[in-house]
Amino acid sequence: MPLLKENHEFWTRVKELAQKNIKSGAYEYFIDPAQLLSIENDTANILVESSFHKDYWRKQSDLISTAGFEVFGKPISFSLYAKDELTAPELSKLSNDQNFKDETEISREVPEGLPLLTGLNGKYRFENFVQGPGNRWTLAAAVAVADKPGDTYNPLFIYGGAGLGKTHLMHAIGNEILTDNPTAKVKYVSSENFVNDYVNATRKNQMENFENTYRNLDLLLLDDVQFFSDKEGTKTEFFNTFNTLYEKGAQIVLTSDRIPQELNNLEERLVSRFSWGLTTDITAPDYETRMAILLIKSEASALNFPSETLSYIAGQIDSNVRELEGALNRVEFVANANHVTRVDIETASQALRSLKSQATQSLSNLTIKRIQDETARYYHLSISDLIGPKRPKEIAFPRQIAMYLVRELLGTSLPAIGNAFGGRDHTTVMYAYKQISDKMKTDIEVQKDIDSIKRKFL
Ligand SMILES: Nc1ncnc2c1ncn2[C@@H]1O[C@H](COP(=O)(O)OP(=O)(O)OP(=O)(O)O)[C@@H](O)[C@H]1O
Repeated sequence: MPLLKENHEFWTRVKELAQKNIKSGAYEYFIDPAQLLSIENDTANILVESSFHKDYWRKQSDLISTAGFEVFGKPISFSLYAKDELTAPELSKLSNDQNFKDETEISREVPEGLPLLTGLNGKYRFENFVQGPGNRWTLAAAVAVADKPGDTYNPLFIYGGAGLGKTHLMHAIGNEILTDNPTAKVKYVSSENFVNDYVNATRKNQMENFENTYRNLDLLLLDDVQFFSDKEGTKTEFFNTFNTLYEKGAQIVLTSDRIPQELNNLEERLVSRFSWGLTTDITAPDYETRMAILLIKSEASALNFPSETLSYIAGQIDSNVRELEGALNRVEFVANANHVTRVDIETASQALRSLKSQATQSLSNLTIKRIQDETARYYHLSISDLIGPKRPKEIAFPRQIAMYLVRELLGTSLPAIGNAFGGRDHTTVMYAYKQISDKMKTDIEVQKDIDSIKRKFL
């Protein structure tokens, strides 16, 4: 069996070749979502979204054979599996059998050989960002920055409400710059992780590494600066990092839920620097934009969504794109459960009605204990482990998930959550909540875990 590293190289090469040779829309739709399951007996086993995707992939034997020769030095054939042709157990078996997982996170080597994780999620691109009146200028600014980093608007400061695409645009800038210049040193980081990296570096006496990573970047993407710690050391470090990057012409992009002047956690001298470049906002999408977003997202589904159904969903959710996506997923879930392939308004309204009423009804019976029980069961832990003092990762992470769910679903205060989890301090809960909120934006596994646990309550 080939080494996993080689499989990864092979799959990356297939995608690179596809990106060069196939129009970006078709690439996003047919190629990008496919997964390499394994390579056995010189055959690549590839999982695609539907039988329709399979037809497209059949014509791509050149990609596979070229990448096969480049990486393994021999011809590689391929077998295709379509999700909509498999039963749920077959799909789950195939996915569990896989000896290789496609990674969405792009990792690059910096020239000196130090590993630099970009933190970027390859699925967020300009190509799949829908333009509308609420984001037009910000999108234009982001594209301009990606075109001439460090030159046009520096820093670029994007602000706006939850789930409106700020993080998406940040990743799109990073992905675009890396596509143009694969050796560019790019890093996406949430403000909290920047602070964590700094604190760890000081604790482990590794400030030189920290500075090498952050002060040599070509592009720093810093998300959610409203959550930046107000501790003196970290603020000074950020100030110095900002100045070093700015002076050497590196591009800085920041996001926040508010305008720079309202960032009380940061010093005036730093906030005033944010205004040196361009400050631009994103507002809620109008009906047409919501329709366009639903159209794009529903195209990736094996189901048929007539436009009146999409229009119905667009009319129900009007202020947050993340919720809009969630509503579409819910409708798809209910349609699948009812074995419906053409999703009519009736099915959509049933799904959304049940989403709303179930949410209110079952949430009114929901307790912290129930969330702890379900989370512990999901991760195969005992309740005493979940709320006890143990700190290994396989316990600490589910504990953070449970705290996040209590906060999200019940709105319980941070100190009360701390109490319910073995008398922990409210800052520990705050940290847990932030960690999981951040992961929810980019980590598909975490999104799936949360979704699966939440479903137990509905
Ligand atoms: N205009 C758009 N076109 C396509 N997808 C969009 C658009 N706006 C938002 N989305 C999608 O909505 C989801 C939420 O967006 P994102 O995480 O970028 O929001 P955000 O503004 O950073 O939210 P938060 O402030 O909560 O972090 C993502 O899946 C993103 O791809």
